[in-house]
Amino acid sequence: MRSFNRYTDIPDEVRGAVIALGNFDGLHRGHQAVIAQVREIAAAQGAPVGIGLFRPHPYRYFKPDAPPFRLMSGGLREGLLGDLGVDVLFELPFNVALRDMDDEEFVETVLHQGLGIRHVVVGEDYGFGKNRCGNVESLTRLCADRGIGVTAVSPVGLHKLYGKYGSTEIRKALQQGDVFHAQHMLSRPWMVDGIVAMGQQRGRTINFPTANLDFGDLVRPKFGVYAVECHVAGEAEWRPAVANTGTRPTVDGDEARLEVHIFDFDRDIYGQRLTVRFRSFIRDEKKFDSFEDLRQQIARDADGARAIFGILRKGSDGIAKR
Ligand SMILES: Cc1cc2nc3c(=O)[nH]c(=O)nc-3n(C[C@H](O)[C@H](O)[C@H](O)COP(=O)(O)O)c2cc1C
Ligand SMILES: Nc1ncnc2c1ncn2[C@@H]1O[C@H](COP(=O)(O)OP(=O)(O)O)[C@@H](O)[C@H]1O
Repeated sequence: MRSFNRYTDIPDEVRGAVIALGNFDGLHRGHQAVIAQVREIAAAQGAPVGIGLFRPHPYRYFKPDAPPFRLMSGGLREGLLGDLGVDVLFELPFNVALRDMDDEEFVETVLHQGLGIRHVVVGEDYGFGKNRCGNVESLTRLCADRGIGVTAVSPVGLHKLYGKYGSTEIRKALQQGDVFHAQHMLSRPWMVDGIVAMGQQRGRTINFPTANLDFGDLVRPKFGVYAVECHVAGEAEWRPAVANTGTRPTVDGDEARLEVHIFDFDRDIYGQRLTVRFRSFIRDEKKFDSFEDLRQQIARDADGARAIFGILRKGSDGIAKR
């Protein structure tokens, strides 16, 4: 997949693309249906499959102080877009110039002159342009004037049992610790990735070293303990682990963090890229009276997570214990 962070000087071979416009945060089942529609139209026209999104997320641009809300890092989103058959990603810089374009200017300057788009796919309720002055009706008219096709897709991914598939619904599920529901809507486990950072180095003193990640602008899941799997960059497998998310009240932590203790693993991975996928909620985070009480609870949590993965704990002799 090729990616561009501009809408000028676009090479000829990626002009004429069929694109979906949106934020695609999470790339959930609803997003996947929209992208499938783009693939279908692009295949029929022999055109590149494209995505047009804004960076930073317009919500963040307008509300710099709003709480973290993203469902995935830019890197994960890019990787998954490639897996979904997207050939070209236009990450349009959301700045004063873009913010101030009305619907006609956006279609003319960005879609037509800039990217040379052939066809646009959006959701029925899509709004765009200065103060959201543009909608599907104006987009269709302005695009038609320039020979650009428009397809508006009706809400996709309604599920009779689980309701709507949407980024807001997934955020809510994660804030309730309901990683199963989030996983269902995403069609994959919820994942957090980042570079392993230094902590207070107390974990190793109780035989539970933990690799630490910052959530950055990602939504905070319900604080507590989870069974997770970890992927260390460069390795082939996902390693089972137990994680804590939260502010670590027992040791007076501050910023919310994700800490993972990877089972049967002993390596320095500071500075390495780690991806964590959430499998199951175990318990709420709490403040313990002593570090020793916390240590004992962590040992029980680790056994609980091992049980979820169906793996046994190895004793000091290296033999699995019941
Ligand atoms: C499985 C697990 C569960 C944890 N649960 C809690 C908890 O309920 N409350 C808490 O204050 N800290 C909890 N912690 C965080 C520990 O306080 C933290 O990992 C420990 O202080 C070591 O971190 P450090 O090496 O950065 O100092 C948990 C850690 C793990 C690995
Ligand atoms: N099983 C393991 N799970 C996670 N990290 C491990 C493991 N074994 C060794 N490590 C390493 O130890 C570090 C964590 O040790 P810890 O004492 O908890 O320090 P910190 O407070 O800096 O996280 C990790 O960042 C990683 O490099």
